[in-house]
This record gives sequence, C-alpha cells and structure tokens, in this order.
Amino acid sequence: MSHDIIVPLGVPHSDRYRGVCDGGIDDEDWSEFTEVRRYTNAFIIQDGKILLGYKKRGYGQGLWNGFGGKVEPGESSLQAAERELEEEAGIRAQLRLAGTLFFIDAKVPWAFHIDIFVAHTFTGEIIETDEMRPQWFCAQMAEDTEDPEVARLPQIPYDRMWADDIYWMPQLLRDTPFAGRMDFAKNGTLRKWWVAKVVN
Ligand SMILES: Nc1nc2c([nH]c(=O)n2[C@H]2C[C@H](O)[C@@H](COP(=O)(O)OP(=O)(O)OP(=O)(O)O)O2)c(=O)[nH]1
Repeated sequence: MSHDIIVPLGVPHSDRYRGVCDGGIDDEDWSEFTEVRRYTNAFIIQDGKILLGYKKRGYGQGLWNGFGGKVEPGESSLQAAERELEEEAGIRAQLRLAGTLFFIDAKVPWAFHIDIFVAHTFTGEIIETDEMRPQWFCAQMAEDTEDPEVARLPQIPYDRMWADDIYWMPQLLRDTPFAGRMDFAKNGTLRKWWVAKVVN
C-alpha cells in the first residue's frame, strides 16, 4: 500500500509511488546534505534502440550515459537538457520528463537533483564531441527484436554505467515515470538505493 512507503530524504513526498525497488546497507541512514544542484540527463529511445554516449572526460569519465549536465542560472531543466543534448551529441529533440533522481556522491559536498528526459525522435546528425562518443545500443531483449540491424547492436552496457542505472533504466525503457534516490560511497560503490514507479 502506498501509505506504507517510506520516501528517502530528498525525494518529494507523494502518494503516487508504487513498486519500490531498494537495496544496499539497511542499517545505514541516507546521507545528509546542505545544498542541492540541478542536473539533466537525456536519452533518445527509437525503434528498439537507445542512444548512449561514452563520457570522454570530467565527472563520470569512462562510463556510458545519456547526454546532460548542469542546469545553468536562468534555464529551466528542459532548456538545459535540450542544450546539453545538442552540445554533446549534435542533435535536437523535443524532450519530455521521464523521471527524477536524487543522487549523492560522498566525494562531493552537494546533492544532485537530476531530471531524466526522453525523446523518441530527433533532428540533426549524431556527432562525436569533445565530451561524448555516441553509440546506439539494443533497448530490447535480443529475442524480441524483429529488426536484424537492431538485434546486432550491443546490449545496454550496465557494467560500464553508473551502478544505479540498472534499477531505473527498465522504467525509462517502458515509458513508466519513476523517482529515485541513490547514495554512492567515497570509494565509488553504490551504498544504498531506492527507486519507485510514479502512477497517475
Ligand atoms: N545515468 C546516471 N547519470 C548520472 C548519475 N549521477 C549523475 O550525476 N549523473 C549524470 C547527471 C549529469 O548528466 C552528469 C553530471 O553532469 P556533468 O558533470 O557532466 O555536468 P556538465 O557537463 O555541465 O559539467 P561541465 O561540462 O560543466 O564540467 O552525470 C547516475 O547515477 N546515473
């Protein structure tokens, strides 16, 4: 029942959370934080494929991810997401909010509020940039894929992505709204996580 759900610190209270998936160290509390900074992350999911970028430098270097970054002063998170998608992959898309993550990394003193966006179409030509090397991945189980070109694409490389992504990416792929919180320890391991579907 929704009223039994304990929502972690930082995640907005709501009676619309269902199907919680959580884990990590139960007897440790969620980390406290004093400052929240806003970030974006955008994914293109089209015809059974998902576009990811290999982060060549900066925060999350060496991991595959969507395209995104900080929300600049005066921007909405949607505007920031559209700007970052164009800066990092060279394409434009009408993005829509798919979910929100509250992310803590013990290595940095602020909490990340990350709005995750998705689009199913885009314009322009996908390009590699200084920051990201884009590549398509198969977003379905290989046996469900009818298009042989999509079936030949690599599967989503969860072992080379942020460790929490495997818990919320299935909701993104199903177009199910989601909210979550994840805490990383100083040594880079995922210490504690909580992800819920958001129903209407
Ligand atoms: N998939 C995923 N993405 C995450 C997680 N945590 C996290 O910060 N991100 C994303 C949010 C942002 O898209 C990105 C961090 O932003 P960034 O440091 O690249 O920001 P930026 O490009 O504006 O930075 P800069 O160029 O100004 O230095 O990483 C996570 O757990 N999973």
